[in-house]
Amino acid sequence: MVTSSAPGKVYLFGEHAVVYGEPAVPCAIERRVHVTATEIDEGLRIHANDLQLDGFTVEYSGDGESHPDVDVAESLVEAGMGYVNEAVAQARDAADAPDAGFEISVEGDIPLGAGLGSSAALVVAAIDAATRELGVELPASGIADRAYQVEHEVQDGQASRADTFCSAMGGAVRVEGDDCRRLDGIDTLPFVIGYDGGAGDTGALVAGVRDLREEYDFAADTVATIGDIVREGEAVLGTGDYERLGELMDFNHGLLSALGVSSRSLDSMVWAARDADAHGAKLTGAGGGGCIVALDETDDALTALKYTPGCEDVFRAELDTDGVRQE
Ligand SMILES: Nc1ncnc2c1ncn2[C@@H]1O[C@H](COP(=O)(O)OP(=O)(O)O)[C@@H](O)[C@H]1O
Ligand SMILES: C[C@@](O)(CCOP(=O)(O)O)CC(=O)O
Ligand SMILES: [Mg+2]
Repeated sequence: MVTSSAPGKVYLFGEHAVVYGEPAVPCAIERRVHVTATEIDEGLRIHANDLQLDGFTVEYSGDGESHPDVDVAESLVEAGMGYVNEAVAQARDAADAPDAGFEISVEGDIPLGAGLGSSAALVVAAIDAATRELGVELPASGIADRAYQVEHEVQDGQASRADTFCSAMGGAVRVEGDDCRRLDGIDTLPFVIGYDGGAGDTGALVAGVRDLREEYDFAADTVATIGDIVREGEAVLGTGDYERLGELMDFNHGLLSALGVSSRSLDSMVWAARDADAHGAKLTGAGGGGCIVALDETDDALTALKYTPGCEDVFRAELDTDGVRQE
């Protein structure tokens, strides 16, 4: 039996634009998903306590069919376990063990679908645990690549390398197409996260931006302008100029809102943080609901968000310089 964990992430800049080859800077945070993998004779049995369903267990028989032992919507089973199923397939491939059976259990403290990269952390940790259980130790970069293939598959091609590379490597990273690298010299960033208790459907939200880009040239220009913000922002990173970083985060949020991926609750939390003198605030991840990220060394934004209607939880999230690891 092996347990591995991987961090969630926030986007300092660049979500959605990164899907179209613009750069992005995701940053790993100290919230993790833990996955335990135990080899069994055959098939795949998954225990996922975080899908807000007590005793939620799914058994995949060899034919890839799912047989949940609780009565849940097939779509939830498929969506929720598609990531684990494909991650296990990657592990079987990496270990050249096509018939290996697994019992997988998942525990996490990352809200699901909230823009904090729970899917990427789940996939990265699952690949690491399952491959180690089969006696194979992949480098973090190899796990990142396989995890990207999983997200790309499960999200119908609507995924970039950003989330999975960041979760595998830890720290602040820069992703532009297939060019993925860790940004050294950045040890801390004062993130405050507001969570509205909601979730966005990453695949659908990404598809919505894709449709807009195809419909309007100015939407494509908007995506390209996000790329300009990222290039400006990466020059500031590491200088400690949080005022300028925050200004660019605000600008990035405005463009994401123009692309239709913000929401009333995300905007309300963003403005509450800004009105409390945060350096900047923006939605993080696919949007549609979930989390915002603010830059604030004080507790003013954190306090303001606590009293913002629609904000269900608020917490400080330190940069996590560790990526995927065996526990
Ligand atoms: N702890 C978990 N247990 C089971 N499934 C999970 C877990 N964390 C994430 N998932 C899967 O990932 C999906 C959320 O991924 P996504 O929509 O990309 O949002 P995000 O990556 O922002 O959290 C969930 O709907 C579920 O299918
Ligand atoms: C919208 C996108 O840029 C980030 C998705 O982030 P999350 O899965 O909502 O945490 C898609 C991607 O890059 O895979
Ligand atoms: Mg995701």
